[in-house]
Order: sequence, then C-alpha cells, then structure tokens
Amino acid sequence: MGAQHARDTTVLVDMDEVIAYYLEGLDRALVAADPDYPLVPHEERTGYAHLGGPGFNPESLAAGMNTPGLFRNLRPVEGAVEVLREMAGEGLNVLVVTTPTYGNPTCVQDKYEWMDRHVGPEWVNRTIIAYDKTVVSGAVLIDDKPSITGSMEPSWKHLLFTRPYNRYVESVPRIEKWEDWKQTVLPLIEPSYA
Ligand SMILES: Cc1cn([C@H]2C[C@H](OP(=O)(O)O)[C@@H](CO)O2)c(=O)[nH]c1=O
Ligand SMILES: [Mg+2]
Repeated sequence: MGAQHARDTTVLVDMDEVIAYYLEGLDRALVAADPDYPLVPHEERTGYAHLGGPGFNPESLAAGMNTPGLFRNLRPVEGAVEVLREMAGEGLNVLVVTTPTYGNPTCVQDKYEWMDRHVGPEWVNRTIIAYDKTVVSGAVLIDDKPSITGSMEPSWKHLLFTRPYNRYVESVPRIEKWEDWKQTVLPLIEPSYA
C-alpha cells in the first residue's frame, strides 16, 4: 500500500468529453446503427444531452450508445494524457471518475482498457467507474456535465470542462482547455500548491 493522500490534494477527472472524445465515437456508432440518423453538429448542440436532430429515432440512439466497442475506440483529447501524468508527477492524487453506460455490454472493460492503452497500466486502478460521483472524495472534479448530483453532498468543487454544449452554463467555474490546468486547478487545492 502506497502513501495515503489527503482529500485536499486529490484531483478527480471525468473521462468522456474530458480525456476521451465520446461524442465523436457515438456519432460513428449512430450512423452505423442507422444511416438516416440526424446527427447534430457538435458546435450546434444546445445542451449536454442534445444527441439527435429533429425526428431522431430513440431506438437508434440506444443502439448507437450500446454498440460493443464504442468506448474502446475513442480518440484522446489533446493534452489530456500529458496533464494527467504531469499532475501526478507534481504529487497530486489523480483519479479518473467515469459513469458507465449500463446497456453497453463492453463499456466497463473498454474504459479500463482505454486507460491502460492511452495513459498507462498504472492508471487502471486509478480509474473509478461509478454512477454516483458525489461519493468519491476529492478537492476538485473536472467534468463537462453542467450539474453533477448524487446521494451525497460532494466534497469536491466542480470545474466545468468547456465543450460546445455547455457554453451557456454560467454558474460553474471552468477550465477551457487542458493547458490551463495550473491556473484553474491549483487554486482549488491545498494552498501550498497554489
Ligand atoms: C447520455 C450521455 C452520456 N454521455 C457520456 C458521459 C458518461 O461518461 P463520463 O462520466 O465519463 O463523462 C457516459 C455514460 O453516461 O456517457 C455524454 O457525454 N453525453 C450524454 O448525453
Ligand atoms: Mg463527461
């Protein structure tokens, strides 16, 4: 067992749309499941769950989301892997916290394999797959979802990772891109790091 980390130096990082381009992979799966599926260009999305254009078929959306291998083949977000390693190198306790898609039969395994392949084998057991992110302790959670709720009052402060569909959100502090991590993350953790 390694050293115990303080909650104050723990940085929680979301996976989909923060370190891995989920929506790009989902678009491919949607078109494969239904060639007529009305994709919405990412820049035109008005909300987090805006996943289909007018008249989209909910069954096609479900088929796309549940496509085996979807989560295995996602492209890494620019700079994300480097910053995960850099934060860990600074002595921060960095954990990746991601919600599964229950109906996708390979989602959980794919998420662990993605971490192994793209970030490194030592990151597999730094990956927490959970529906309820509020039970995970940390100083900060970097996540693209505008509102993150669960069964507990969270210990972490939410930093919203900017994506086109969350630009309208004004109530949550943001990180615009990974290269800004020092200015945005460090002030939220233990004062000695800032
Ligand atoms: C339904 C939905 C899921 N997802 C992603 C987020 C979740 O992973 P994460 O917690 O890693 O961001 C995953 C399961 O719902 O799929 C979106 O990004 N947008 C959506 O509209
Ligand atoms: Mg996300």
